[in-house]
Amino acid sequence: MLKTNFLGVELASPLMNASGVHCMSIEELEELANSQAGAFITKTATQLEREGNSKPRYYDTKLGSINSMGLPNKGLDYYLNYVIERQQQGTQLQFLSVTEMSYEENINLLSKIQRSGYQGVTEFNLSCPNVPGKPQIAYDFELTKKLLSEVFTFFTKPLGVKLPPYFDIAHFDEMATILNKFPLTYVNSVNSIGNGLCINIDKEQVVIKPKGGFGGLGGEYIKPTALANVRAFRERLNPNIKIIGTGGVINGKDVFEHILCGADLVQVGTTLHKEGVDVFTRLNEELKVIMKEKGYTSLEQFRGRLKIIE
Ligand SMILES: C=Cc1c(C(=O)O)[nH]c(=O)[nH]c1=O
Repeated sequence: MLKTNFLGVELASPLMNASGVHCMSIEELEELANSQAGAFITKTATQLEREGNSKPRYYDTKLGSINSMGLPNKGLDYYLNYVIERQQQGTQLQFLSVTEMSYEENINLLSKIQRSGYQGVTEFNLSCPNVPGKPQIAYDFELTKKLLSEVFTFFTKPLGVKLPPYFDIAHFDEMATILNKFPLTYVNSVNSIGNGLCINIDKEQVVIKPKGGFGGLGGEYIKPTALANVRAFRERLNPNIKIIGTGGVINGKDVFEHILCGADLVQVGTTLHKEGVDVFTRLNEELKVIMKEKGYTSLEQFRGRLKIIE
């Protein structure tokens, strides 16, 4: 009932983790692999291991979360070796998330993946909001076009991009025009809403240490923005570019809404962080109940079918 075909691979569920949540170590990745998620993705990796920002750098609130992790990760080889090993053991579809700190380092990183034996999907994260002094690549349209143009002169493996949220119709138009120029496998919208601020009123203090308390927002705060970005890119992108919807998934209804907006897969971040990998079992069941109530027997029957008011 929830089966989903992605890149010719049939997944039992459209659900997966959002990069950054429950995916830093092989132990966490194995828990995802053994959960009811349809697939999983690694923590965004840089060439070399990174400590990340000082702690506290993550905080759960009633309505979601704020984080300024600063891209801590165990380095590309740790994750690349893991997914290649799983590939050799027969895993058909995997997602490796990567990014680097400069244009040249991004080219070098993707060149290394191109030369590797990895045949799975690479998610090129263009939207990390928490590296001090590093603006989000995907908010610079010319840079994004230049970078993807060079990447696709050599990269022939499946490539998706992780985008920040956009808030202006003109930006949806401009970004979609750029993305449609490239043979992308998918677009993943959205990353956290960058540089929010959460306060502990008792202490009259921010809740995370880095950047004076500024960090990326996740959870209920961001669902309307996430749905709008999924919908806007679905309406604008070539049909052969898939959409992964990320942001604000708390229950099965939210998963249904992401798919109604056009999402082929749906990622879960904050709620996975709060609940653990059992969240996938709960969300799959809740989605099935909603589909049964509505008379749907497959996701294709309602994917992208959001109606407007005529
Ligand atoms: C990869 C860095 C990211 C981080 C981070 O490591 O701070 N947090 C996010 O909310 N999104 C990211 O893309």
